[in-house]
Amino acid sequence: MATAGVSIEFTSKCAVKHNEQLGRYVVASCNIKEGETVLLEQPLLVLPNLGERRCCSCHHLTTRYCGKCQLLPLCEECTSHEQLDCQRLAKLQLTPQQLEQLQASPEVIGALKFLLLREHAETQQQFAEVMQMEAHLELRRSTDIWRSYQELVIAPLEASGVLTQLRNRTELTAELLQRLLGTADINAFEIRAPEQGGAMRGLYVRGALFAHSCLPNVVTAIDGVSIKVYANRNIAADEMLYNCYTNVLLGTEERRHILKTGKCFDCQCARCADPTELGTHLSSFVCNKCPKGFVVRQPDSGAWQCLLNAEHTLKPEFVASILERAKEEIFHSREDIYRLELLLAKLSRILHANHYVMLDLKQNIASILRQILQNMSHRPSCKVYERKIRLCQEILLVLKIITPGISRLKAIALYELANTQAELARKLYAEQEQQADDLLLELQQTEVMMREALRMLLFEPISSPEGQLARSMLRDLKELQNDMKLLQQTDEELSN
Ligand SMILES: C[S@@+](CC[C@H](N)C(=O)[O-])C[C@H]1O[C@@H](n2cnc3c(N)ncnc32)[C@H](O)[C@@H]1O
Repeated sequence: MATAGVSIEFTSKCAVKHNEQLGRYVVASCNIKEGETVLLEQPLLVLPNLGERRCCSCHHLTTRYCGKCQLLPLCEECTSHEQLDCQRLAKLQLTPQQLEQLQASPEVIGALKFLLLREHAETQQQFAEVMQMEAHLELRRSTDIWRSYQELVIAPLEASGVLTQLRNRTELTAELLQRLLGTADINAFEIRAPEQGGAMRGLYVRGALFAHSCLPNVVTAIDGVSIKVYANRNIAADEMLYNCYTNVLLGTEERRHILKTGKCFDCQCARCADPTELGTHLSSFVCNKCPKGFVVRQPDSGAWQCLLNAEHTLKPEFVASILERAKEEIFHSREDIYRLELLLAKLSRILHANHYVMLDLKQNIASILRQILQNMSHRPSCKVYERKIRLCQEILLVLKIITPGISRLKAIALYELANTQAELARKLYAEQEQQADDLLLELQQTEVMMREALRMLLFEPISSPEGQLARSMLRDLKELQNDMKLLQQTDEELSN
């Protein structure tokens, strides 16, 4: 159980307000500059994903439990976890069978962590803050998730006798447990687990207060388990601060579905309200009747209609089945660049070139091309470089619209583009297909792009993967600048 510290940035730059529609939300209390930090915060709780056992000290996956309390996981490497929690749990009078039963139900770990906040005088205030958080109890009642929590979490806790012993036996109802579990679902952030590719959740009292928009003006970065929230553009005093709760690279229907089922609200942002998604056509289908028409989903009626002729429609079931099949095919082709290219060509007759499924395909292809280009023993031809450059440009065009301002995704795509362009220019020069002047010009252009990519990643915590990428970008940038210096010197020597 960590003590939740709130940074001076939050108290000096943000104000918490409340309205009927949003509940509590955050506004800027002064002008905030692009890149400025508005919050640094430690998690109130780090929660394992349902069914996982993570060491309560280092968060690594483990199968072992603390030898003293026997109810919370503790790995071989760690010797202790939060003392107050350990002592409290150790005092419970549970039979060996009850303990065994609880250890066999890792789903209860998150709920136990919440309940322990209620146990100690030292953490009463933190528990009170949890109780202020939105849980959408009524909207979640009788849903599948409600039933599965009842079965996987509440029933084993009830059967074990833990609930009747905690908090001096004051009533601890299934309703309260549903509320705490709902609070985690509505408010917690997915954070990286220590092992590659793993995930867990962090609950941040202030971090959770920012409202959502698919066009956010703040970005979150997680460093270990601490969160940093910073502005991705200049923000004026009194403007509302919006974070994005979902993946910006999904189409409107998919984003809204995730927000509705996971966070219980309908997003009203400008991107969601625009059937063309700000002209990007991230969800548009090709009209098979109009040569240049695109079929989009009307937000109000839900009808799929061609922008040029509203009589040309698609059935929602057809749209859903095409997308489902396309995603399946991408999954089965994901390591095979030829199959992916064929799929891209096939789908381009049905989906807009910027459709989010097409972008996913393009990203997959670009990442295989990156591996090919990194392995010089493949002796890749110019066509390989050119293909990757084209794909990066196409992806960037969309990102510029949906992630204006500082953006991690844009920084990575820009870096990929710059690096590939520089590599191609160097190759052409080495093969005497290009003059030194042309190479210099190309390198100057890529330097501008690399600087911009680096500028956007400099706000990321150094130890995060994005921070590490920024360091390798810096090395590439220096190499590029050295090459440019050498070229300029040679040029000057030749002209003297
Ligand atoms: C992480 S919480 C944000 C803090 C919350 N408003 C509170 O009072 O504790 C997420 C919840 O805030 C509300 N919310 C956030 N962004 C919203 C938006 N753009 N439109 C409507 N409701 C929103 C929804 O109720 C959502 O489930």
